[in-house]
Amino acid sequence: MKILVVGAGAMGSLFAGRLKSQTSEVFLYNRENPHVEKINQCGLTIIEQDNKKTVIPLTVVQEISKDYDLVLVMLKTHATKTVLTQLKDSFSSQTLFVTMQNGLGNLEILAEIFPNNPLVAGTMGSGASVESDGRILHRGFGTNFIGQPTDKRAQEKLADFVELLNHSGLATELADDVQAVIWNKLFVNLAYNSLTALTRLRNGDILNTIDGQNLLRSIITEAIEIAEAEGVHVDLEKIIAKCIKMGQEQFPANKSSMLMDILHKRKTEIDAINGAVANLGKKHGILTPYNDMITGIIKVIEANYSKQVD
Ligand SMILES: NC(=O)C1=CN([C@@H]2O[C@H](COP(=O)(O)OP(=O)(O)OC[C@H]3O[C@@H](n4cnc5c(N)ncnc54)[C@H](OP(=O)(O)O)[C@@H]3O)[C@@H](O)[C@H]2O)C=CC1
Ligand SMILES: CC(C)(CO)C(=O)C(=O)O
Repeated sequence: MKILVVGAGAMGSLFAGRLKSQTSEVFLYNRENPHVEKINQCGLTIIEQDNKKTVIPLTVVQEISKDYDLVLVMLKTHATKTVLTQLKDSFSSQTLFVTMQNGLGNLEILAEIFPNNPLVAGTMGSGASVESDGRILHRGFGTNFIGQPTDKRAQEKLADFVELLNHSGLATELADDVQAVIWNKLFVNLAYNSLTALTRLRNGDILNTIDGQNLLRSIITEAIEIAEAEGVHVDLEKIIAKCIKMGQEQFPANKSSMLMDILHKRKTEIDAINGAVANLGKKHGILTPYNDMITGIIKVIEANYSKQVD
C-alpha cells in the first residue's frame, strides 16, 4: 500500500517516520522549508520518551504521482483547503483520505474537495513538536482512533493502515462512533491547546494550580452543553476527570500544537477549536463566555505578532 502523508510538521513527521519502520512505501509531502531540507539531507530524528534518538531515512516530496492508495492529512486545519485544492488533480478517485486533525469540520473540508473519494476522520492521542529542523520530540502517548469508511475497498485499506500504525508503536483503534471520538478529542484541545498557548506552559503544567484546573473545567463544561445540543451525549464529570488524567499521564510534557503556533508566530487552529464551540453556541442560543473570550484573545495575539513587546 502506497501512503502519502500531507504535511511534514510535528505529527506528519512522527506518523511518516513510524510508518517507515513498517513499509518502504511511505512518503511525505510539504512545501520546501528548512525542516524539510534537513529531513531530505539527514533523515528525520525522533527523540523518544526515554530521550533515545532514532534517525529514519525519509523523503519529503513536492511532486505527487497518481498512485497513492491512502493519503493521511497532517496539515493545520486552516491549510487543508489551500494545499489539497492545489494537489487535487494528482489523486485518483480510489485514493482513501484520512484526516486525524484536531477540531471540527475537517471531514467536511475534504468532502468539498474530493466529493467522489472515500474519506474518513479520526483523532490522535499521540503528540509531538518540531524541536529543531529535522528533529521532533515525541511527547504524547495516547491512543489514536479512526472511524469506518462506508466503501468496502476503503475499509480493507484502512484495516491495513491501522495494522501498520499498531506495529509501528502508534496504538490505533477503529471507532464505530466517530462523532463521539471527535468531540472527546475536542474537549481535550479546547482546554489544553488554548490554555497552553496563552500561558506558554506544557500541557501538564496547566494542572499545577487550582486556577488552571478550574479554567479547564469551565471551558469543557460550556462545550459539553454544546455537544448535547449537537446530539452528542457526554457525562460531564467523567469527561473532566478523563481530560485531567490524560493531561497527567498521556501528554504532560508535550508542547501543544497551538502553543507551537504561538511560539512561532503562526496562525493557530483557534477557529476549528474554541471558535467552533463559540459559533455553535450562537447557533443554539447557548452562552459560551469562556470559549468566546479565549477565541478573542488568541485572535488578538495572532493579529499582532509584529507589535508584541518582549
Ligand atoms: N502536535 C501535536 O502534538 C498534535 C497535533 N495534532 C493535530 O495534527 C495536525 C497537524 O499538527 P502539527 O503536526 O502539530 O502541525 P505543524 O504546524 O507542526 O505542521 C503542519 C505542516 O503543514 C505544512 N503546511 C502548512 N501550509 C502549507 C502549505 N500551504 N503548503 C505545504 N505545506 C504546508 C507546514 O509547512 P510549513 O512549515 O512550511 O508551513 C507544516 O510542515 C493539526 O490539526 C493538530 O491540531 C493532533 C494531536 C497532537
Ligand atoms: C493532545 C494534545 C493537547 C497534545 O499536546 C494535542 O492534541 C495538541 O497538542 O494539539
